[in-house]
Amino acid sequence: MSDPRIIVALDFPDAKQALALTDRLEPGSCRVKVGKELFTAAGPHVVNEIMAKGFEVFLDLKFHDIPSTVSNACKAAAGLGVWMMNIHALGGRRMLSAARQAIPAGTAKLIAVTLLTSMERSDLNEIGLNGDPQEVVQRLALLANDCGLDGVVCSAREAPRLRQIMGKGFCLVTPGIRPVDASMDEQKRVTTPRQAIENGADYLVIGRPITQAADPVSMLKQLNNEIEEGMGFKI
Ligand SMILES: O=C(O)c1cc(=O)[nH]c(=O)n1[C@@H]1O[C@H](COP(=O)(O)O)[C@@H](O)[C@H]1O
Repeated sequence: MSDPRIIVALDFPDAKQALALTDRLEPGSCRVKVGKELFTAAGPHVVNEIMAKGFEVFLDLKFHDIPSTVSNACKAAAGLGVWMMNIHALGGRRMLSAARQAIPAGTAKLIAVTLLTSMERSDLNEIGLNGDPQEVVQRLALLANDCGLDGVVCSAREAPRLRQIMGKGFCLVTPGIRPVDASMDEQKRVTTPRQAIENGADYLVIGRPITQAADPVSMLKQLNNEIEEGMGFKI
């Protein structure tokens, strides 16, 4: 597979468990994500070890701070040689632009988290966000685009409209992916892998449905097949 669409979320409490899984996976069949749990426990070393196995890494630390802190954190992430990193769109225009300046386009992909896939309409009012998830995500995606970011993290439910507005070059990364019959866990804005691809998502972040499967390797294969079938219908 030249451009694997699945990013396996390595949400593990230590490097040993993360590396045990990457030992069983092929870099040609997926990319991997190192997030807050694994990075806090194991640090940059585990990122280097995973990259040394040939995997492209999405460093998911969702930076959200004052512009100088975020731009310096992004530089440090780029220094690790990761393929993709994210910051939080709610950090606003100045933070997003500072990050973009720190990470020139064409190096690591810099994307903005819009609204977490664990949130639904009823969560928005409480934190002072007006509109439904589609509107909020759209507003933040337009802001990210305006600041020159490479794309956003959103749910695949919002992807069709974003693809329509942003065109093909804007990268849509979608967590909240659940095969039919899988447990939702805390995810609220969810689609199946095939639906996500058909909706225009570029990359699908999938954690527990793969990492907690009895056989993660065959589950990944099954989900890749499902995505392959959906590619012909991708927006
Ligand atoms: O930025 C992310 O990757 C992210 C954004 C978001 O809105 N929702 C979301 O679930 N994620 C991440 O995607 C992964 C989803 O994992 P599962 O729910 O186990 O498939 C987790 O590592 C989350 O941290």
